[in-house]
Amino acid sequence: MNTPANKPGLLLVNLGTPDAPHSGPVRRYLREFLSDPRVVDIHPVGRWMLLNLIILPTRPAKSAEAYRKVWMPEGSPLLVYSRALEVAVREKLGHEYDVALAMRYGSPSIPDTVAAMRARGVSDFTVLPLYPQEATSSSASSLARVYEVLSSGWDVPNVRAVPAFHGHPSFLDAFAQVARPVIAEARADHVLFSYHGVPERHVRKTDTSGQHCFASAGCCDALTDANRHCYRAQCFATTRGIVERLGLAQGGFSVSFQSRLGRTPWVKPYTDLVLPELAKQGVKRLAVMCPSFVADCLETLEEVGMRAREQFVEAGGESLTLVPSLNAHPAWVDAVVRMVRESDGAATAGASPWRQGAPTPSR
Ligand SMILES: C=CC1=C(C)c2cc3[nH]c(cc4nc(cc5[nH]c(cc1n2)c(C)c5CCC(=O)O)C(CCC(=O)O)=C4C)c(C)c3C=C
Ligand SMILES: [Fe+2]
Ligand SMILES: [Fe+2]
Repeated sequence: MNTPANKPGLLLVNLGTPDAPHSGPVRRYLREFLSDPRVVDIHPVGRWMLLNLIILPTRPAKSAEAYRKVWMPEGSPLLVYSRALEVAVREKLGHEYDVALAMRYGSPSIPDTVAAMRARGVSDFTVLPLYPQEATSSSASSLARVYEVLSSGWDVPNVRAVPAFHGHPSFLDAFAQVARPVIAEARADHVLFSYHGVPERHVRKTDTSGQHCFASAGCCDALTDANRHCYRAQCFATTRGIVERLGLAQGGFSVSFQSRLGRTPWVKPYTDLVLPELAKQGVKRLAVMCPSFVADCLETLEEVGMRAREQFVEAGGESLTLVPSLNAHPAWVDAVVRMVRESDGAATAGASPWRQGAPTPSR
């Protein structure tokens, strides 16, 4: 065992993925995911009916087919790339932290991973939810589950969470570093920033003032005290940070939200409506970045890299190039190390100036 007792733990948490690209494992995964009241936030009876009568009879087979198109010899891309990040972070921080990866849904599960860490003597935890922007259905759900598991015994360990990093300079630098050569090689004439969508209802719930989100057309254009937990505003802040680093001109980029599910309104504009609109406006070579994910997964590789590409070309575009995610890129590994050190106070005082008193951190 290379992990002596009493090292603090660093728990990296991502969303999760099925164990295999077949209906059975996908059904198990979707059942766990969509039973979460932070994901489908409706009355439990309505959720049960939606899940068992509408989603689970048909979606697993369709999703499994999509998963098969991107499945890697080593497994699901989300897990393969998250594991690669875990290994790379352990190489850098393993002498200080017991580093482990858990998934909110599926495996490696949060309870199993935490139990193994505790068995190795970990009694202090730093948790890094691997989502740049805060959402009820991703970071909040992951943290709530970690807290629930860690507080279930008699002795409750110390826990610290690394804050959402939507405007962290090292995260933005890493994405710009990955994107720059890809955009150049594609000779892209436009860059689309496509973020995972969430229901508008979820964003409203994080608006503690009750008066900000969706109150005006530009309510997400700046990140202020009033909307600092707004997922959509955080996505715009990430976009500004990357746009500035890439030197993109106004009009040379757009923002949209993908992967919507169900009939209720999700945050807009929708990626599948923006794509034909861009083609209609004369965009020929489109590059798409997906900075709500730090690892390539079904939503980047299949939804954007395959389906969106087809849609864009059918609408008159020439090419759509997916910018790869951060995966285990060295600049991203360094960013993770920096964010962990900052949040644990190991860095010098004032190590997170982008958070302090800056209304729009990415600017
Ligand atoms: C970026 C963070 C994510 C948020 C926020 C999020 C919200 C959200 N998602 C669904 C429904 C589905 N998402 C699915 C896949 C999926 N979602 C994320 C991340 C976020 N989701 C990732 C990383 C993935 C890919 C997982 C993988 O295995 O590669 C799926 C499953 C696939 C499918 O059947 O299409 C569903 C369903 C909702 C309803 C939601 C907010 C309420
Ligand atoms: Fe999702
Ligand atoms: Fe908002």
